[in-house]
Amino acid sequence: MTSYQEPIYDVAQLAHVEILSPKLEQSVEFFTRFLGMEVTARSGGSVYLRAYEDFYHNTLKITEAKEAGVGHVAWRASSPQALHRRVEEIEKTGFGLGWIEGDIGHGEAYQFTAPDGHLMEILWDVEYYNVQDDQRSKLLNRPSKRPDRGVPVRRLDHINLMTSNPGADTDFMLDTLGFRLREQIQNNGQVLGSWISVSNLVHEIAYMQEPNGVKGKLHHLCYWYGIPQNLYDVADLLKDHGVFVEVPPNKHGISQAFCMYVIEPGGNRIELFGDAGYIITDPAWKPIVWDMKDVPGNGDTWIGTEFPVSWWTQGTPLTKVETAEVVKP
Ligand SMILES: O=C/C=C/C=C(\O)C(=O)O
Ligand SMILES: [Fe+2]
Repeated sequence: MTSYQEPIYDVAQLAHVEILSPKLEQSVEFFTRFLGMEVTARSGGSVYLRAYEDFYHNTLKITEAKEAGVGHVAWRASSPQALHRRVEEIEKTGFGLGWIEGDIGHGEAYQFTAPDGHLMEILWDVEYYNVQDDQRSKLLNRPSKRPDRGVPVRRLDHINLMTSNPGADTDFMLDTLGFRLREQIQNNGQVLGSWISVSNLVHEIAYMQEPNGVKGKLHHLCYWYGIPQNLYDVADLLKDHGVFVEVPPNKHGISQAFCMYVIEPGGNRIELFGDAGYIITDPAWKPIVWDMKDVPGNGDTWIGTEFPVSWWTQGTPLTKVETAEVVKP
């Protein structure tokens, strides 16, 4: 049995994500007023936020920029030793950029790019949110009271990146960081989408084919409610306040999550999870592979309306390619 390839449990979770917005304050208002998130710091052109069941100082950083998109994705290692083991592996790939001191809410981090150019970092030292007494929840297993505004999301869930080469990014995350492949969309052997995780969720990160080969885009960032009814509540609220609901409440085939998608004022797609779908506990999980022909109406939407073409073709920054072939991957 010694030849068995053991899983690598060095990466523990998605720690935080930075998104870029050309309308910083309107984006901040979307997350605070409608999704009940809290601003925990402001510095330079960035605002740091958390959901009320996020234990860390922040899980979202929004930075002012000319165009919408993803700034960076941060992973927390499972120990200081694991952090250094992963840094060694990242350096062997040539994608390493080096150590930074840290940022508001976390200590030193090792930065790198994944093959398609998405900036990432891996860290250990995090700052736990220091809840003020008047904010403390009576429920001892969450840091702060449920907010009294909007329909408050509970925690960060996952990120979905658009890439010119989902296969290369998937291989990098599996081989270098120990992610496990959970579900995949293939078309004649070409990888069009991957759902990968380091936990028993179906994904902390997903990759999807950018139809025009544009690199480094964001598809969506997802926060979690865990309660399907909350999607109908927040859809009702957002629609009345002029936020575009791109995909109404809907059950995914892939991940079986109950979801919906909206476009926040800065232009980034935000997914909201009613529930996160099925849980994986099998250490030898065999990836589920979908053929592209079986996806529409099943993988993307098990129950609900068909996804609009925009969902398959547009991430942020928006593709300027006028002749963008509007093709489903
Ligand atoms: O076919 C597409 C399925 C997409 C699933 C997700 O984006 C998700 O689970 O977040
Ligand atoms: Fe998603």
